[in-house]
Amino acid sequence: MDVDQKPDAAKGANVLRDLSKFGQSPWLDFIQRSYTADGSLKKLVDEDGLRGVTSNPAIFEKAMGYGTDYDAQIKDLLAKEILSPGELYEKLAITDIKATAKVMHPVFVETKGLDGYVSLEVSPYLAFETKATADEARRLWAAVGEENLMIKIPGTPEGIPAFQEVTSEGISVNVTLLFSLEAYKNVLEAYIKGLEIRHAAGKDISKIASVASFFVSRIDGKIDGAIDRRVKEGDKDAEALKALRGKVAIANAKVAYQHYLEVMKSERWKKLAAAGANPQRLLWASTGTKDKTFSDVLYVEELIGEDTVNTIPPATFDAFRDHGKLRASLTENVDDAFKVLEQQARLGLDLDGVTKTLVTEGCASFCDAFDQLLGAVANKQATFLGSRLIEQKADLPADLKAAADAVLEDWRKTGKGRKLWAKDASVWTGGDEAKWLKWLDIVDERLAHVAELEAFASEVKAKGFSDVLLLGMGGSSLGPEVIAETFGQIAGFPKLHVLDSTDPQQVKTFENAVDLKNTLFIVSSKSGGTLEPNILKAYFFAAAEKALGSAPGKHFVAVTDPGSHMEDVAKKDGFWKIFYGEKQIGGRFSVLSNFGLVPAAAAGLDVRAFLESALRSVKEASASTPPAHNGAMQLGAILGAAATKFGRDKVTIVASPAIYDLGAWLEQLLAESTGKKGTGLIPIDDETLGAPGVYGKDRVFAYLRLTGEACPKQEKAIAALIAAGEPVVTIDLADKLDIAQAFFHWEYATAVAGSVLEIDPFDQPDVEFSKIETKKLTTAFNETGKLPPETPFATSGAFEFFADDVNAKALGQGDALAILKAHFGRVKAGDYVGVLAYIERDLKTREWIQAVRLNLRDQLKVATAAEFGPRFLHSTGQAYKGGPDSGVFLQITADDHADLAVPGERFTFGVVKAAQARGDFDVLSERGRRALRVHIKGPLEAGLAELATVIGKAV
Ligand SMILES: O=P(O)(O)OC[C@H]1O[C@](O)(CO)[C@@H](O)[C@@H]1O
Ligand SMILES: O=C[C@H](O)[C@H](O)COP(=O)(O)O
Repeated sequence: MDVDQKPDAAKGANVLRDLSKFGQSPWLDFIQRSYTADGSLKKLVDEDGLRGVTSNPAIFEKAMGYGTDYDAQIKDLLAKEILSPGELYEKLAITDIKATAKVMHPVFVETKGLDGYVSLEVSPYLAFETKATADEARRLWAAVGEENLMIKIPGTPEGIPAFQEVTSEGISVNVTLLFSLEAYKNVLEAYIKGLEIRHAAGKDISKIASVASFFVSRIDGKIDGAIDRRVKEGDKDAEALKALRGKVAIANAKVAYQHYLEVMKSERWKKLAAAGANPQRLLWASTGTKDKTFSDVLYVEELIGEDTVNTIPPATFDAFRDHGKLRASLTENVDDAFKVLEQQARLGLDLDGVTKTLVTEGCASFCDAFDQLLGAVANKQATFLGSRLIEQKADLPADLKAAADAVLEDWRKTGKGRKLWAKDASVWTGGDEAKWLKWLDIVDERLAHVAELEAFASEVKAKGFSDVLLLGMGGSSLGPEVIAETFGQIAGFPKLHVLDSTDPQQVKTFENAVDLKNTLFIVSSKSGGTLEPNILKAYFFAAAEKALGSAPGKHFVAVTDPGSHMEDVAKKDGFWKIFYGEKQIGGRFSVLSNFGLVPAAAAGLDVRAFLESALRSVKEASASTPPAHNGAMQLGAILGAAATKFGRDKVTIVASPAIYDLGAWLEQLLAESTGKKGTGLIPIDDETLGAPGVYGKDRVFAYLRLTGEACPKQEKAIAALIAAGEPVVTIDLADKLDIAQAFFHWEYATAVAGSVLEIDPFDQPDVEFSKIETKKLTTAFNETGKLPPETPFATSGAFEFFADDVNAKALGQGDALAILKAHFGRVKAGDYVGVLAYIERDLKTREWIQAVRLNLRDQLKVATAAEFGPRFLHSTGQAYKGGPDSGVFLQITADDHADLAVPGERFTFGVVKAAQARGDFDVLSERGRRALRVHIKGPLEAGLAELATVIGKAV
């Protein structure tokens, strides 16, 4: 913009300033921080008689998207607060608007509130939502807090009632995106109604100002384009059409002005005017000439009239100052204007259709500009945050990248990210998903209450417990387990142990590992009804009582949802504390709620820093983050597209050793959320990386790398996979604490993938089914003292083989080798093998299962899952039963050499575990899965060694 105006302009001969002699106020359609700061804006006020300023999303995009004007404030804000791109943008925009309002305020004073305004537009994403628009208008009005502010609201059918409502509340509004006479009439009517409502309530209406932004050049752009096309096609009306070029928009504006004059003469208006109301002036917007064959000041010169505003873009402002001519053009040849409109209708130029299209396009293009703007802000934010934000890089084959990009573009266009945050179930199946989305808000909520958790941590420390033993399953145990495994024992705090098994030997091992007299027990169950935490509580409550020689309630803490059975138990047994979960969060999404935070605090983790880290992820995936900058959305899109379009549904999780256990948590999240209705993501955790040749074409690799502690072997193997064209998503965490970010990042990604898979990611129908089967068996045991009998279909040495009739028939009656050969012979490309062992999970058995699964992978070239029961029932179990029918399962059970009684029950831990294995197996069979159970009799170690040998021979 040319601020060095010609000397005579400064002296007084200035057509811009003289517009006021014709009753028109020139406003500037432009905002830029440096322009306001360096005095350029003020110079326009002083020398050109500038009387107002307007902004829109496209204008802010140009201002903030480029250059370094805003960097200092961004840095400053981000040093103090964790913000989403939308929140950051708003703070920057409000700073600009306030600064501009200050510059314009003298005009406001001098013109007694007629002029001197600056406009700030509500989010363009809300253009079709009445309530959200009104709410945002109120919010911005209060946040800016300047009397010479105008809130810009689009004049859509949904925007107009919002405008009326906030007008009645005393907010000054600039109604934008008006193209048609009809919309303008509705706007003026809404203004009058808004004032009438306020007046009837006895409130002052003299402080409300409003303008109706009637767009001009965009109309000619469309109409003239149509004219040119038809002329080129040799239209019979070519000459008449040509005569209308550059005429329709101005005629439309002139006719709108006639309506304004009419209304101003009405008795209804006069009544309001007498009460001090200010007219809603017409403001000519979109007045930069886009067609270079027209005068560059066309839409200023032709629209000069009393009581109007023209918001002029900078180049047009300069041009008009330079060679604009003044005349009262707006009321000139009004009859001709009506004729132009009749003529365009007669010639089929369809102004009505054009204006409708322009509203839609106008909203869409402001949304696009806003996407760009928020993207630019997000970029700057990412640069400033550096490694404080987890970083994601995707190496993908071109076709998968294109498919994931298509998902993202769909999410951008349809605003699905915003719908997700608005808890709109249509993002998924339109079922009851909205009831399960509180995990989106929990980080903010818990941060607000973090002092309670910090106080708890101090109390635990003060009590000097040596151990914390958490009893829970699935979502209630795996998050705490990741925390225990990742951070180890924190100085000054007890050691956190997590028990999620009914294996009697394993229960005993944990009992021996802790000092019962000096242990804090956390019983963790959202539903409060899950079998395992209930019997584990009963067992350890009795054990602690015995050790302490008194009622042990004060050593027990419950984490459970309000109103649960566990809450009753905790109250009855005098637990030290009860922490509540949030009912609208499913177990697998609960780690950032009390289910993860209570054990974290007890173990001495800095929960505030942990939550703040998580908050960075929340903000990065916010409703305002455009898909191109939302890593979690991208991850979900990649996983969803890979599974649905390319059969790459085995999400192979690779994690740096220091954060290895994230995989166990991720398994339950991905499998239980997506594995249903015959589709889903099959997580493959902890499968030591091999050379590219051992993999089929069904994988996506998710590499969680703790930078600084990356494992060179993994790095090399990942590099080889990338080089071989395998899809690899690498997520870098700079600090162990950033597992909190990873938690939210994956929760969000899972929700997105669930949408792509077209399932409800928040239910778990098939897990429930096996719980029912187990319950039947334990009830039978309680009644009869034994589990229902079962007969192996084959016996071989120390092994008994069980299967349903269909599987048994397919596997034959041979020896162990023959049966296993037949079983694994059924594995084909794209399948996976699940080794499901209902035995104690310790270092030795983990090594054993790992060796077996790697052998199976390398021989069969399929993905393998190595799982321990009953723990996996609350994790991957859902997907094995409800997901794609590509699993081939070997369930392993064994004789228990020592059993443990469950206080108050007839059944023992061993019986429960057996019932769980059978319940699990029955459902696998019922679902027609390829499932074989091998029961090891006699010494476990020898049996396992023998089994590994036979499997080795069988594949
Ligand atoms: O916390 P609860 O209710 O005991 O449930 C434990 C786990 O069992 C499931 O409900 C089903 O496996 C999981 O979703 C959950 O994390
Ligand atoms: O209020 C101002 C409008 O947003 C602006 O004038 C639109 O102008 P354009 O059509 O040149 O984008």
